[in-house]
Amino acid sequence: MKPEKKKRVALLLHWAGKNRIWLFLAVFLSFISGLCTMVPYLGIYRLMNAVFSHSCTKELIMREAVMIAVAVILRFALFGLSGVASHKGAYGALYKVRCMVAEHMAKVPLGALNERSTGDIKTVLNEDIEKLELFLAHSLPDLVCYLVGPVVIFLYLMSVNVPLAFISLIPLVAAVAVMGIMFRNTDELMERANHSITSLNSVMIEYMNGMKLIKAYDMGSASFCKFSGAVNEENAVWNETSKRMGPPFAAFLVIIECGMLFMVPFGGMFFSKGSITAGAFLLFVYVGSMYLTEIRPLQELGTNFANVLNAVTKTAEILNIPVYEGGLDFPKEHDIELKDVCFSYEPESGKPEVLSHCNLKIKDGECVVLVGRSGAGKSTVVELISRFYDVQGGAVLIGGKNVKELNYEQILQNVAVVFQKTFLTRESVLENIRMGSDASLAEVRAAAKEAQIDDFIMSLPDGYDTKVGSFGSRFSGGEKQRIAIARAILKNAPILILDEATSASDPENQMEIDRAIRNLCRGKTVIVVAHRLSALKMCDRVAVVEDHTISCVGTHDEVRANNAYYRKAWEDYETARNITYQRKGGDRDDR
Ligand SMILES: Nc1ncnc2c1ncn2[C@@H]1O[C@H](COP(=O)(O)OP(=O)(O)OP(=O)(O)O)[C@@H](O)[C@H]1O
Repeated sequence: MKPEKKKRVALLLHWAGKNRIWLFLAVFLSFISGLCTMVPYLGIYRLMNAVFSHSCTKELIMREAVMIAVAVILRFALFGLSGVASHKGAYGALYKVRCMVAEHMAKVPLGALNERSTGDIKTVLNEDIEKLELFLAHSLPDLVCYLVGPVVIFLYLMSVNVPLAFISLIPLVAAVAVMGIMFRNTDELMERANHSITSLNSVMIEYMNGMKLIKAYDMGSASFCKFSGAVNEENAVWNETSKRMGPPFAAFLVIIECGMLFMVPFGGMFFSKGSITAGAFLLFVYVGSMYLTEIRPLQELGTNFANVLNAVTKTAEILNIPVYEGGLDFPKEHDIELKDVCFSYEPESGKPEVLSHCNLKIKDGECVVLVGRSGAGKSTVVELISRFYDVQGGAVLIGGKNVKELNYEQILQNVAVVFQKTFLTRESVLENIRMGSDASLAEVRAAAKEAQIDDFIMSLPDGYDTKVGSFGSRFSGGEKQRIAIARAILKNAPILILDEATSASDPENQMEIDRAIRNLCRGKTVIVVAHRLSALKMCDRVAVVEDHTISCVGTHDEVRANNAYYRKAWEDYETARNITYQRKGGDRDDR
């Protein structure tokens, strides 16, 4: 549920923290600047009064002229200073919110982040947080400045003639009514507009990331359809926004300028009756019909405000994702147990569980390979061990302790995962292996040597300082995988998960990767997700994931004897390994 508007503003100011001082200073300066707005009007009124009462002197003209000039200069100077203070506060707040979101995302379980599209998170981090600046740096001081002047002038007009002062408010009442119509139900429209931007971002990221595939399968037009669909949707939403908001927007501008329509007849009536002096009549005609135009910029603020509230909601949604905090120290023993585990990615959906009453025990220092059909749930098992997700039934134990009770950061420190796909950042190879740790170059090189990648890195133009470039496109799959293995060696976590870590290997670097993995696994509790049976050569035991559970565990021979799926898979694998090719009319070619 969305927090109320007031609460969202309070939340934003709370996020700003100490930067609030700058924001309050900006509001104060803006307030004084707003007060200065009325000085020229009053100066002109005093001059007019003096003219009508035949008491206008050169000194009076000079004095009022100087006061008006000082007020105008002061107004702009204070408004400028207010802008400086508000920007300082706003950018400080923006920095703080971005850090808060980034820190929070680091603590959030990976599963919760996976549920959101990359485009969604990018929109929040980039665009939504940027909108907060709009409110803090501009809307807040502007609001004060544009409101204070008219309020003070209204009070002054009241001191001259109460009924006429109220009559001067007629355009404001009408314009506010129009504003009300304009912003009625705009929350929903703004949400749609933001949603269309998010989906455009997601499609754009997918389009750019999948460019290779799109070209390889000549999917250009099909993919472009998706992209242009998202563009069209965004266009449609903004067209609707313009249609709905355009006419009341124009009406607001016209109505707020209409003060003269009321001030001339009513002022004239009061003057002819002798209720006000000629000077007061001119004051109402001139000042009374103009002062409300000062609030014109507020209407634009209204639109920005709706956007900002939406941005606060979306940022708060990310900050409200529960994080795992506190907990027991990571145990010294590194045996793992899945005890009657039940798990579904979408527990409310009513779909069958991915894992149901699943049991497995892995001894400290043992290497177990998970095998099973595609989609059986092998990766899910390791995701639960590394607490990317929480189980709904049963428990995952490490060293006899439920992972839910352990300190999450320590789990991340003590469990290393080498994924199927290796992600390399744009930084240097050195930083890619270090991954934020303070390891020395010598330590990084020792890890790279064990990962069989040191020679390759040293052959690069800048050695370990070579920049990886965008998305690691400069490196082959096998090279990237060995860099990932070097990372894991350097991390030296006691529990190691290899999610098809040999998938990118080709015959040339297969041996090197095997050697790297053997070095990596030494003395650790290892779980290997084997999507191919070639990964089996390194394991102590095999566990078969099928029918939403672990159906069979044992040595290769035991499982082969007892499990039909494994027996068949192994026979197929051996047959494939022994395949021979017959050249047309020629000799056999054994591979
Ligand atoms: N984030 C997710 N949200 C919803 N369902 C998911 C998610 N990840 C996996 N699944 C589903 O859970 C089931 C098990 O997936 P999992 O990736 O664990 O299988 P796997 O045995 O590792 O498959 P493969 O060998 O093909 O990688 C599949 O049906 C998959 O579609």
